[in-house]
Amino acid sequence: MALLAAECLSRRYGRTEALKEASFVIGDRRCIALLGPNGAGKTTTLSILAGLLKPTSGKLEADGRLAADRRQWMGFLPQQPAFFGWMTGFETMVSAGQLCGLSTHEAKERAETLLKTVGLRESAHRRVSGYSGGMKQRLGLAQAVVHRPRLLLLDEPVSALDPIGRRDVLDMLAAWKKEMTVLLSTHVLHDAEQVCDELILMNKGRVVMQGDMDALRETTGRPFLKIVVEDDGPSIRWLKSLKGLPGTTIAESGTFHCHLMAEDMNALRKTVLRGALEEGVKLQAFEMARKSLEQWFIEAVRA
Ligand SMILES: Nc1ncnc2c1ncn2[C@@H]1O[C@H](COP(=O)(O)OP(=O)(O)OP(=O)(O)O)[C@@H](O)[C@H]1O
Repeated sequence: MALLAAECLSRRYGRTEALKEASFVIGDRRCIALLGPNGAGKTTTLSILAGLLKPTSGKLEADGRLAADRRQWMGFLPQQPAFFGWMTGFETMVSAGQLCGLSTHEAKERAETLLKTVGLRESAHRRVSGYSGGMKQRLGLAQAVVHRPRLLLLDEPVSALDPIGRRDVLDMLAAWKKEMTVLLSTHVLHDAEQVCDELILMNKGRVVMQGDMDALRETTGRPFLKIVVEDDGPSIRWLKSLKGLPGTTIAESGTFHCHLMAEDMNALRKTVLRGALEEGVKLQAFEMARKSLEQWFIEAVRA
């Protein structure tokens, strides 16, 4: 079931088209990565979903059973969360809870629990002006879930954190995604892979694809036979002749190399190797390989 569906969202800033007819669906209880390189349009998308920015055109449709005021069921952590520096972390949390409709008692309870969860218990009664960037990001994260939202929007939630902080936050998200939908933007594929079930890939303001992380891993992770030959006429001619092999797909090719795929990779390996030996081909490389998600990402955003 969809919590939220975006249909042909576009957004201009003067002459810049930050978002171009982006359509995607946010399912319930999913952890989704909004992935893309710098300037892809991730922050613009999240700001529109959070209701902080209006799209130039297009529409957003929320599940009809949810309150019309999105703030009641949505939590948002912006890229650079802003706080009142004179407040303590605890006071910040309590006032955020009260603003979201919690009673003072409940807001205090939530503040205590969440500050502990995000690793700020020791600093709870220190002024936020003395917090480091990483501590502010942790406080922002706690603040975004104070009212137990159905949808949590996070803009680069781990960018200011050290490796241990990154791990902590990714673990927290893994636990929270059982109770709510999490949509987090990142340009780090590795972080997305750690915790997300799904990804929306953006590039230059467009949604390039939306899909399941496991399905993507399976498609990109399909094995191929990598063959490289030396700069030798007969070997290069033999390499070209592989294009005609029945039941075989050429995934990539160049003068000296090609990547072959087939349903039965073992049979393909035997056939090609036999042929190479018979023809006296000067092989430089002959190996089974798999494309990593990282390679797929780089190719997708370069296209
Ligand atoms: N307030 C603004 N005024 C003018 N142009 C803007 C504004 N905000 C964003 N842009 C432009 O819109 C495009 C998309 O920006 P956006 O911040 O949404 O991308 P992003 O994917 O979040 O990037 P990053 O990973 O660097 O944070 C960029 O070309 C950016 O320069």
